[in-house]
Amino acid sequence: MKYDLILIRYGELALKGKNRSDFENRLLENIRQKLKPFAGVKVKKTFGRIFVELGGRESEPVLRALTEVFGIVGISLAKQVPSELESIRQAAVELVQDLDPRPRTFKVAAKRSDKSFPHTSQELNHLIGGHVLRNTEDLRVDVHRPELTLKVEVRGKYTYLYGANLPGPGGLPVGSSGKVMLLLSGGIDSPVAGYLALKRGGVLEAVHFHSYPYTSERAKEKVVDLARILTRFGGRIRLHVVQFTEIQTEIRKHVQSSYSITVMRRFMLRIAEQIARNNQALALVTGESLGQVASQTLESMNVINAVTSYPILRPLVGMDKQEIMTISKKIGTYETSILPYEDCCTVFLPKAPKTRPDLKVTEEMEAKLDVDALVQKAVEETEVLDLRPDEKQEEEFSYF
Ligand SMILES: Nc1ncnc2c1ncn2[C@@H]1O[C@H](COP(=O)(O)OP(=O)(O)OP(=O)(O)O)[C@@H](O)[C@H]1O
Repeated sequence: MKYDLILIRYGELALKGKNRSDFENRLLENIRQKLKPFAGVKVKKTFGRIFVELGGRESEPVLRALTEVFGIVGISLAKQVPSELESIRQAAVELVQDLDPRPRTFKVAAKRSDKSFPHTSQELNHLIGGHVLRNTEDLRVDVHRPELTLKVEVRGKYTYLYGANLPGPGGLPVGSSGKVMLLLSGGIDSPVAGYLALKRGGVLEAVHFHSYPYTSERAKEKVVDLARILTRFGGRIRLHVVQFTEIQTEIRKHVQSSYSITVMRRFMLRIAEQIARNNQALALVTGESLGQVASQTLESMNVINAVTSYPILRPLVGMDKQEIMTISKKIGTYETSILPYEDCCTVFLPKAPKTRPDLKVTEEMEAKLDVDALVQKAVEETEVLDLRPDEKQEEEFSYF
């Protein structure tokens, strides 16, 4: 069926005053950016609400795009008809009959902001409801717990009828929480961590450690693909690719193998912090959760974390693998994450990594390396890729 409008519902309930208008303006801007590929579609803020005017376009792809804009709590499809009883009634029947599955019970909730309209809200409920009942089979009125509440708003020249309600992705509009730097590997977890950071309003940049030629160009391409998928939710993402080969070679030469992962992670954090500072990102984000692998025991985290006082967000810390995989499938990163390209950590993985490394021992081992110079060089030689949403994707991929 043809809809004319989409009503966007949003709201972190606690938001008030200036925070609220910042939230709304940011959301409005993000929706506009997201819907840019859809020529003719207009996004407007009126009556304290956000509307998308479809301008004759199919609603389906626009809806799909909106389910990727954080800050949207719900999406309602609407029809706009002249404020005249017969048109309103006809639109009501169409809206109800177009729902899949068809509701078995319904009620009409009419409101008129325009008192010059010749029927009161109560009268309208009956006039519209009765008409829908007469023209639809297997439908009853239930005023207490209806499956469908058909909202009708008479606003001057036009009347709006709201049919299907869909859930939005929730969260905060991207950009409302400042910038964060994601440590992005080619695995399942870190893209999900990035998605969750975006969901809380963070602007995302990402850093990836690459060990060419030990890891292939295709391993790097895989990470570029993952970051590009995240642009669906976050808009533009800058990906910093760090050449990690020299550092790993040094570690292999000088550090006892059971400590190599610990030392390698400490280098990653030092470099990521530096890149974050250089790019005004205020926190690091990783895909770590608790206790999965040797480097993710609390003892390891302590020793690894000791190199930085920068905030490190770990959005997955309380999740198990199954929950993480469910999100990764939902957001479309899973299929790419499981492609079998080697990661720099796995290439250099020792047979028996320490699960409880000692800080003093770690520092003694690192003393054999010129840590500052290695970090400096890696930061300077970092390659930056500027990734933007691929407009073609809009038509091809469904987040549901
Ligand atoms: N090559 C890399 N480049 C950037 N960050 C990395 C890299 N390898 C690991 N990380 C970061 O360290 C975190 C922990 O990595 P680790 O390999 O221990 O765990 P994981 O559970 O396999 O994570 P993932 O599934 O994200 O690879 C990752 O989630 C990621 O944030």
